[in-house]
Amino acid sequence: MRSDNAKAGMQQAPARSLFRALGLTDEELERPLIGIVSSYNEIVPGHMNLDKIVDAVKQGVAMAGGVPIVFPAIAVCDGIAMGHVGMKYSLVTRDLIADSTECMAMAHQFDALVMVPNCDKNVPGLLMAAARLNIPTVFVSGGPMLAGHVKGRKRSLSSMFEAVGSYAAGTMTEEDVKEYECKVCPTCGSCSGMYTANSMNCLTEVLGMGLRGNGTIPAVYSERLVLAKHAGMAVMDMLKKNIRPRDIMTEQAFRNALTMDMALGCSTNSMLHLPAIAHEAGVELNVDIANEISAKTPNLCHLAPAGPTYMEDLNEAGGIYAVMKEISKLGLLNLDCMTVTGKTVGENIKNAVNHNPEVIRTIDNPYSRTGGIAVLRGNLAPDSCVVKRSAVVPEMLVHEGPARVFDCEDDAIVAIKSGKIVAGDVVVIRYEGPKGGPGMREMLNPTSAIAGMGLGSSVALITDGRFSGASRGASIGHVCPEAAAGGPIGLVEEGDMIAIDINANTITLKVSDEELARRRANWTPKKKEVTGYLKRYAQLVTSADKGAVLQGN
Ligand SMILES: CC(C)(O)[C@@H](O)C(=O)O
Ligand SMILES: [Mg+2]
Repeated sequence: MRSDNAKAGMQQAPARSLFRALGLTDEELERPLIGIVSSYNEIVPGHMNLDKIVDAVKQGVAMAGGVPIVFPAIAVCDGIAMGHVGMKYSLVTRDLIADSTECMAMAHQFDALVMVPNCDKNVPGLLMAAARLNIPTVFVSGGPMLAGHVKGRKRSLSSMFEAVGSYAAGTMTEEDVKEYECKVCPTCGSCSGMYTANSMNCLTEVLGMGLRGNGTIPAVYSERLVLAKHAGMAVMDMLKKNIRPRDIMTEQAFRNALTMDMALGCSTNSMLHLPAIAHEAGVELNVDIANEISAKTPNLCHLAPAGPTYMEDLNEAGGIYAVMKEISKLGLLNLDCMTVTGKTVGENIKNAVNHNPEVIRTIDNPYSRTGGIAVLRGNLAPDSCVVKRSAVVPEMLVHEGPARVFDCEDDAIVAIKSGKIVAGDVVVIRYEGPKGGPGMREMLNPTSAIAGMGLGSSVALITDGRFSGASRGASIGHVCPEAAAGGPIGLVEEGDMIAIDINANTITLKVSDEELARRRANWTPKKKEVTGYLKRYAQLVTSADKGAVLQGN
């Protein structure tokens, strides 16, 4: 046992005295130590129930003969951090979560781990840690929130943010906004659309690191407690069979994850996190594979913000396994990949049934023949940028318009809300990248203001920052290289024409090479005064197309 490094033999008697101080018995000192990484806290609604999940995991571990020991991971609520300086401190926690989990697992020599994440950065952060540590690990998340109901219709956080835009446009009253505020987030859990948290929890299931239902069983269902007990038992089984994260998170498993990302219409943040997790697993995942995979993968789900269905509907329709079963009919999944069940993907999904072909479209009747995400390139983004194509209205798939340039998100929001952005405009928000922000802010406020003000069919937004899974419209993010690293997005001037062709995967700044060279000769990227962790982060972080991993990892 790995934990014997800490607890066996004469030399470790002092450590055993400390284990006894924890209340461990002789019998427990003989058994495997299972670390349970709890992302529980009292500020994230998606995490406020994790204490119950953790308790259930503990029971599962103990039932199967292990000794469960809980330790924490920090967690940020992106919804609360949105639209102010707080959002600079969100993505940066992903790497802190990975690093701190590594430290705890190594320092105490746990034999295996159960990861209990839920919201946006905890899922990739803990998957990165699992890949790095490579000891048997199972994931069980806190589960999605139920949808809210406003005037009899299901609603969620994306419509809440857009309600603020509608208020600015004068089409909603303060009372209307208050009704949304009181009703869109009715329970604990990760907000109920295919936003980033749910995207990553679903992809954990696809990768094979979580059990069936990990992505979709609602947070308030007792079935989630059953799932958590099973996760505790499953990790003990993995330990016996010595199945490790890198046996599961192989190149083929990441291809499966990208394929299902396209079928499900996941958050664009998946294009940042999947390469980062793969990197930790020793797999290099180039974002360009996304287009190759997207070209052959139909988009079968339109959950919020792309359409009016929610995680609870996907769960009742058969969940992730049912979508995988549909996609496997096209031969697009590798069915031999190993999973935490000790069985292959093919064995896991064999009996899955699609109970609702409206929520999970069949392969003969997809929402689109190609996948939910597109990677674009061109002289404005030589190293790529990303858009959630499934949430773009058809009339914006090809668009050309004048640039309206802002050097931070806050200035853009003021301009949009005060009516200075008009139909046809292409809003450019720069110096918001991983280095430039620093922290690559997620910009749900400007995209929701555009949608809520009725400009979603005529205005595009381009940034070296990123978007929420709740953002819709022609919202093109992760522009690489970013402005702070000398990317051409920093050379754009007010009124320059920008041509976007999502069908052709291109983005073009219609300014000649000579003119761009002239501008570059007179330009040095803006520098911001930053302190503390953000200062260190800005020095170490790589570009978004590399998953914004930290140098040296
Ligand atoms: C607040 C949200 C919806 O979680 C957002 O942060 C996302 O990335 O989807
Ligand atoms: Mg987010």
